[in-house]
Amino acid sequence: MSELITNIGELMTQDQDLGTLRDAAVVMEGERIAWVGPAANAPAADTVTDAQGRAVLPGWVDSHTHLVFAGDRTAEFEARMAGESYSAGGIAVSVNATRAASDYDLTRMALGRVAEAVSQGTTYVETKTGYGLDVEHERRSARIASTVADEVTFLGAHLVPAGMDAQEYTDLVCAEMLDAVRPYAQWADVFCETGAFTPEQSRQVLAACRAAGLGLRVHGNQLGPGAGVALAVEFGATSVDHVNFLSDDDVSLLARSWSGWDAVNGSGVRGTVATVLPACDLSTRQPLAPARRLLDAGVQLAIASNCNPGTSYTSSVAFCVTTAVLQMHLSVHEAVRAATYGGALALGRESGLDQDGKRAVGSIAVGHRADFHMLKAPSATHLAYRPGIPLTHAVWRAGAREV
Ligand SMILES: N=CN[C@@H](CCC(=O)O)C(=O)O
Ligand SMILES: [Zn+2]
Repeated sequence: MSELITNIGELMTQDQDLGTLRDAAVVMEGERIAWVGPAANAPAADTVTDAQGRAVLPGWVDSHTHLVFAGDRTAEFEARMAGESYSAGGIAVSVNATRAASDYDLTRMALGRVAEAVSQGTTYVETKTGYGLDVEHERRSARIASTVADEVTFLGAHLVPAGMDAQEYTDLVCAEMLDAVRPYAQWADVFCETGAFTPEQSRQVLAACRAAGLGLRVHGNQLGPGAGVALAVEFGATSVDHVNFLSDDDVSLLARSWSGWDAVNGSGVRGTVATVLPACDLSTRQPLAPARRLLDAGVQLAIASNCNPGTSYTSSVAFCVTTAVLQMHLSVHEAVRAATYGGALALGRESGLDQDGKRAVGSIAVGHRADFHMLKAPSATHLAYRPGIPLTHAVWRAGAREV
């Protein structure tokens, strides 16, 4: 079955060659994009959707979420709005509730959060463990995550659970817990921060997870200056996330990690993506991550929701894009790019061979996965021009109409 979407007012492909097209059309065949070009030249297809001049973008690629959790942290949020500062300690509240929840409830709630994200234009989702924090519950979180999300990250190193010695727990993460989650996860992450894991413990986690064949990510420089970025670059992590407190050295380390990358062709030696999390920055009242400075330095950028019960209880990537434009001084094109192509780059999924069964996501080009986000608006600019307005009109995920 093929489907043609025609009469697209603005098609922001985020593909280097195709750029942004007016009066455009796309054709999908099954889960694959089969044709992209001017509407006037579009081939026939089995079904036709008339976009009536609306804008179409790649679906959002949300490369940083924590969707497998139970419990409520409204009280912590209220306290923060009354002036208390965020500390990682609230994670323990979610751990207790998550351990107490049934498999059925955890799965149902995580699926509900994915559905909420898809209804707002997200078509590819990473999610993390990290509210289990013992071998049994981390395994369970990873298993459930693998049934609801496209990519799974092991975040056993999220917080040292109460009553455990930090080194003893780190050793557990690096051995038995890692073995338990390994069948379900593609990635490993560590929260390298005062109050979470020290640089030495983080190094131990990254080394063990790399040896186990997992790709690496780091939560770094969120609550203050620290070693997270330097460690991420040293270990060749695919992404370092948060990056609120960066020294000049951190920025140049990240920029240098991309010196072998051809940004025009999207090829070469990849560096470490800086993933900024605007909704989290607002909810924790942290200084906004310096996205403009990072882009200007030549760092590849991703924007993600960081949907989680503590610091960012939203799955709205559109909200993050709006904030990135209005508050972080990105152009609409840069912000949309960071939330589509950038998210794909942060998951190593920005390119893919037509024949390998794993299609590229995050940009619109022939052979890529047919993930489209049609707006109730004639251009992507409306995402920032009309903040807070739900602008999702239709969503196709791997060629299937979801909204
Ligand atoms: N920084 C660490 N982890 C989460 C927050 C976890 C929580 O407070 O529940 C984050 O990405 O912000
Ligand atoms: Zn996070």
